[in-house]
Amino acid sequence: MSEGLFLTLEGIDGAGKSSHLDAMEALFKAQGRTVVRTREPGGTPLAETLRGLILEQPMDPLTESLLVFAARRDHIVQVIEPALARGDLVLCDRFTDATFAYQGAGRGFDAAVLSTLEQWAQGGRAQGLLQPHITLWFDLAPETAAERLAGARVPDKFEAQPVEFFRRVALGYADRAAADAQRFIRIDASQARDQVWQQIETALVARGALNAGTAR
Ligand SMILES: Nc1ncnc2c1ncn2[C@@H]1O[C@H](COP(=O)(O)OP(=O)(O)O)[C@@H](O)[C@H]1O
Ligand SMILES: Cc1cn([C@H]2C[C@H](O)[C@@H](COP(=O)(O)OP(=O)(O)O)O2)c(=O)[nH]c1=O
Repeated sequence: MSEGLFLTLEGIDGAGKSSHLDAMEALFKAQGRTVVRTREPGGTPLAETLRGLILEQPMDPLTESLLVFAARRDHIVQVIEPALARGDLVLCDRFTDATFAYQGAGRGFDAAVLSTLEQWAQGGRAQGLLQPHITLWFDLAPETAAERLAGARVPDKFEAQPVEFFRRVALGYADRAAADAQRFIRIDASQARDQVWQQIETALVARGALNAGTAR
């Protein structure tokens, strides 16, 4: 059995993450991996219920952070840890970097409190804090993301925020990436879809997560 691999996708809304998830899942499966495709907030019935509240209800940033981490804790216990223990590949649309970027940098909430919540939700394991092995960071100018999203879908609470909010979120992601350069792979998401895909494939091969010589 191969080791479990925890892979996350991050970036501001409209950066283009979701556009590549199906192909990533298919490629990993074609290489013989069992893939658990999931997302945050969400991934369990309880966490999906909390997602609905987080994305639709106005609330203060501490309430929002507590709900995000409550959803995450349930997701970790019910889905992520069992999958990694089985040796599966967990392909997760967003994780804790999004909390530091959105609640921390975006909403200006105290990063030290977020770090404490992170310890509570992701700690308590013999192997230390649960963190993704690889994070693909889709880096895109907030103005470009807003143009791409305009008319594409009905905006939720976060997507309805002004571009200044996403400038702060983008800076939050850049800080997270700088602080953990080993884990983060920066994807230049301003490129055309096929080129973005090429970057993803090349990076995953370079990190040993994919075998070389595959095509979509
Ligand atoms: N490389 C790209 N170039 C132009 N438009 C893109 C690109 N990737 C995705 N899009 C479009 O941008 C919008 C947001 O993409 P999406 O994958 O939903 O982003 P995210 O999941 O990061 O919010 C969608 O309308 C999508 O079709
Ligand atoms: C995981 C997470 C997401 N979010 C936000 C970011 C996104 O705006 C939203 C949901 O993300 P996402 O699933 O990317 O939205 P969509 O399905 O519309 O593409 O939740 C936080 O604010 N904090 C978090 O910890």
